[in-house]
Amino acid sequence: MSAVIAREIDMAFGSNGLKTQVLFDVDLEVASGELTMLVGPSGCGKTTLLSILSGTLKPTGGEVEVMGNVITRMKDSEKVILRRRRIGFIFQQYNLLPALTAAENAAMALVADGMPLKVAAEKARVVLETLGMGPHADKLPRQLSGGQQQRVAIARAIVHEPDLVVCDEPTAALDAETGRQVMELLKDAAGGPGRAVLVVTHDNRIYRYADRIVAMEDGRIVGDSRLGTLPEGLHAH
Ligand SMILES: Nc1ncnc2c1ncn2[C@@H]1O[C@H](COP(=O)(O)OP(=O)(O)OP(=O)(O)O)[C@@H](O)[C@H]1O
Repeated sequence: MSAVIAREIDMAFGSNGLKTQVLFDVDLEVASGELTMLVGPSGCGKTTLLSILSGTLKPTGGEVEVMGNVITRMKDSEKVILRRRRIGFIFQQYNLLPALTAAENAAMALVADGMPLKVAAEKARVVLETLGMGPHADKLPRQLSGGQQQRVAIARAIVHEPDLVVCDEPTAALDAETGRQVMELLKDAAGGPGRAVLVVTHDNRIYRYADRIVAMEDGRIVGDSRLGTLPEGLHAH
């Protein structure tokens, strides 16, 4: 099953005379149960495409379906609810709230959906334990290493059991060994049957964690490991 289906996506920034087109007629399906990596040089449009696929940015053309919902035709208020319930987000800079503990940070998606903080933090604690973070659940972000903070961010992204987890450069701020550990956790904990994980990266050290690699260049998809069309030097395994 496809978690995301994008058809003929165009994206331009700016207006009239100063328009810059950054995505050209992109078609992409992201399968559930797989870790798909979107790779390519800086500025080729990866983050822009990720933002469009997860409903945080509206494309200038084309259509996006997330778990059967055509988000490009949804009202903003409906998209907020869909994102909150069905999508988890992980960023390079963990974006944890400094005044909240690891458990409270990890609980945010549940709290945003109306669950009392105490109950949500207990659920988050269970997820943190699966990520090896049990002993750190009551610490503040500044008391944690980068790798530990990224584990909290993974917990926050999966605590509400979303259908899709999107990650933008999740290992860019981490050393090689910590990046490898974070990817193992992402693949095991975030992945799994029925859930799609979409990772944007240009960190070639983590390409081997992909089930599928999709390559972009200059706003277009130029290769796909599934089709055997990856450019030279890019391999899924
Ligand atoms: N809000 C915006 N307004 C204008 N231009 C933008 C905006 N966001 C992105 N761009 C431009 O769109 C192009 C693609 O940017 P994007 O961040 O998607 O690339 P990327 O492949 O993710 O790059 P990186 O790997 O460096 O993060 C770039 O030329 C960027 O300058």
